[in-house]
Amino acid sequence: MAEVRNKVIIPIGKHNAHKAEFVSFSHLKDDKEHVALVFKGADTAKVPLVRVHSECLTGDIFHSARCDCGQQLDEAVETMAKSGGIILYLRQEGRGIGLYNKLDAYSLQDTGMNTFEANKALGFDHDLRDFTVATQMLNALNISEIDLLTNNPEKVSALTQAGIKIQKTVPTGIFANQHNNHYLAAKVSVAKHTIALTGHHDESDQEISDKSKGNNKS
Ligand SMILES: Nc1nc2c(ncn2[C@@H]2O[C@H](COP(=O)(O)OP(=O)(O)OP(=O)(O)O)[C@@H](O)[C@H]2O)c(=O)[nH]1
Ligand SMILES: [Zn+2]
Repeated sequence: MAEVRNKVIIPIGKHNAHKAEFVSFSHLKDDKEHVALVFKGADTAKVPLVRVHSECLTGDIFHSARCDCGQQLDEAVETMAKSGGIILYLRQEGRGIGLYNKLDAYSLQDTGMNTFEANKALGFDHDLRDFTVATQMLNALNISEIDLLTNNPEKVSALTQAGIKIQKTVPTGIFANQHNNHYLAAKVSVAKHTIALTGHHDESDQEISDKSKGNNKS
């Protein structure tokens, strides 16, 4: 059974404005170093807000404009620093295919394929992520019911099937720009993400207004 291995509080964010407790685990389903960031308030909430975030080195670390991961992560940190919550940071780079393969997939996308076609062309399914590890982490934290911050219905089913009760889903912001509009469009048309794309995008990578946020409350 997965267990909490260690907890340590770390100042994070610009100017170290926030604090999160970083939790590591033992006996997770795979050997990767998945980590939970627990923000103050999550411990006392009956149903905490949870973001199950898949690693994206290009977006999370280098703020790549080809996807929306970095901005979704920053948004989760800001929201949870204010009102509590938990980020499960899962080491599932490239929807599970790894960084080098994702970069290969980007090259194929530069020739006209969409993100899912590129995975197929490289010999992978469109999404190789297994969210069992997220369930193990939540169980180890004694959490059985959550509000899930996502636009991805497959994540909702995977977590539900793995035994996590999802009280409601909360949509993330929509972070469209000239470089990621094809990527977001493919997420909507193929993987049925609930992102209300307007066709408008902002070249400075600003979040489109709240009005256009996906609304997938369940
Ligand atoms: N294989 C592949 N992975 C990508 C690509 N672009 C982003 N990713 C990865 O996709 C993962 C994020 O998944 P998304 O489908 O954007 O979003 P999601 O996490 O399923 O859904 P949300 O909870 O709504 O954010 C990260 O691991 C990224 O590294 C791509 O073109 N190809
Ligand atoms: Zn990304």
